[in-house]
Amino acid sequence: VLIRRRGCHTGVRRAGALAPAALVIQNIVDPAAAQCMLVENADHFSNRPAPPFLVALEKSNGGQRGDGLTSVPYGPLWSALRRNLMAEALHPSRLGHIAPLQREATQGLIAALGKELPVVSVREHLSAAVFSVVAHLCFGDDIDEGYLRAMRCGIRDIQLIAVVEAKPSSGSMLAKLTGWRVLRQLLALHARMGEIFLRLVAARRESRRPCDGGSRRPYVDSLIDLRAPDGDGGRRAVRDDELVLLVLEFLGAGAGTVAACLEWTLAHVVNDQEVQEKLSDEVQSAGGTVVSSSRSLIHGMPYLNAVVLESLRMHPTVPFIQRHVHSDAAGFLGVGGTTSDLLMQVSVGAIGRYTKTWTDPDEFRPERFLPGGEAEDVGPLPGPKEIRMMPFGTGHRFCPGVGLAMMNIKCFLAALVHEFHWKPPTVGCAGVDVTELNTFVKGMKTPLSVRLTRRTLSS
Ligand code: HEM
Repeated sequence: VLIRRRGCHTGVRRAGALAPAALVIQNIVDPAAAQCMLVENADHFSNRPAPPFLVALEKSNGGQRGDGLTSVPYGPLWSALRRNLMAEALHPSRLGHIAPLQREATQGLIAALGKELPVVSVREHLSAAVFSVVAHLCFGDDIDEGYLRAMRCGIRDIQLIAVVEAKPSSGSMLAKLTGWRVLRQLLALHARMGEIFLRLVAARRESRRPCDGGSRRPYVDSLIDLRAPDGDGGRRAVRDDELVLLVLEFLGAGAGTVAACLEWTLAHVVNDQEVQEKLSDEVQSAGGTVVSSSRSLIHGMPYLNAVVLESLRMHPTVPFIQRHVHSDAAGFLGVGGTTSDLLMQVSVGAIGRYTKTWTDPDEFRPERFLPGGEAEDVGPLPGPKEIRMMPFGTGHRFCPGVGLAMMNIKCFLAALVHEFHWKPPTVGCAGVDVTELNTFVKGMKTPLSVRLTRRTLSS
């Protein structure tokens, strides 16, 4: 298929209709094709398809559409919501002050792992620690432990069910019935989460302090104050249904992706003891206190950075990027017929392992990101001219959480490798299984189980 007006070859294939009047083009695996669409034609490729769950929510809301940042169409409301997120909760100057949150979460994580030595299943522990940081960024310092657990489990359940919901239906009666049940479960969970979020927001409204922990400003405070465009040239407050969706995606996108990336990275660190020792040496020479200074995480630890980038290249935890292209734009671009909307899906995973741009792409080799390596100039986001990897997407809708995500991954990873020696769970076992499973995020099929010993005792 050619995008004729722009002369770009997309290298995509048609996969048949997902829904009436929608032409599905899936699995774009060529980085040049992704660049052509998402960057060079970004204005046309900046909407995502609305998940069926949101459509059902709209119906149950009497036809009033509510959106989070991920689903809102590209336009003034998206712009206002995104600017608010990036200028407030995720602004680099504010992220510079999250060290106390990270330190507390890291200490809690190390203590929790320490209680289960020597063989530990790490997934739940990672998830709880990362969630705690993101939830405090969202709601401020005072969150009841019970609420934290309820939100984390509720969001995990929503993500598990959303995967079932997103699967194409065969159209049979049984499939329709299952789909309906899944949707009802999702709506019930969403309502339960909404209740908790709004209770916490109400508490915030009542006892607002200028900032928590110094210069942090909870995300919900910025949402309470935000005046978004109302579509008639005026401004309005963010409605409760929107607030719930925005909080849900902040917590969902901010925690699950990071915890999954940490699990992947630790798995490779277990399988490659040489990488682990280099990493541990770097952390050690930074004084082992990386958490207390986010600056050293960003600038002073090239090997840590390389390990995280290599992990994201191989296992981008958001495996696909989808775009819904309106039929008018499709006609303009010369893709498909003028009467069909398009659903395009870029395979982020395949781009990170594209054989024409990566040497031995299936090998975990952080050195490629170091000076002199084939990817020494590659970072978490693609530059404007070429895509080598895109774990955080690209174009107008690239991930606004990239800074926070990188910081959290590095902070936890450094602390964990500094504290423990990581080995496969059974003596003599060659390594852990790194088979992928595409769920809501791309996770490990076999949850990571490891044998841990404390470095201070073992060395
Ligand atoms: C390893 C961690 C993460 C990965 C791999 C990741 C990846 C992505 C990807 C691939 C997209 C879609 C980009 C596109 O369509 O071009 C995205 C969007 C988004 N992410 Fe992340 N993300 C991560 C962490 C975070 C964090 C920490 C937050 C915030 C707390 C966040 C919030 C969002 C939001 C709100 C969007 C939608 C942006 C928009 O539509 O304008 N993500 N992320």
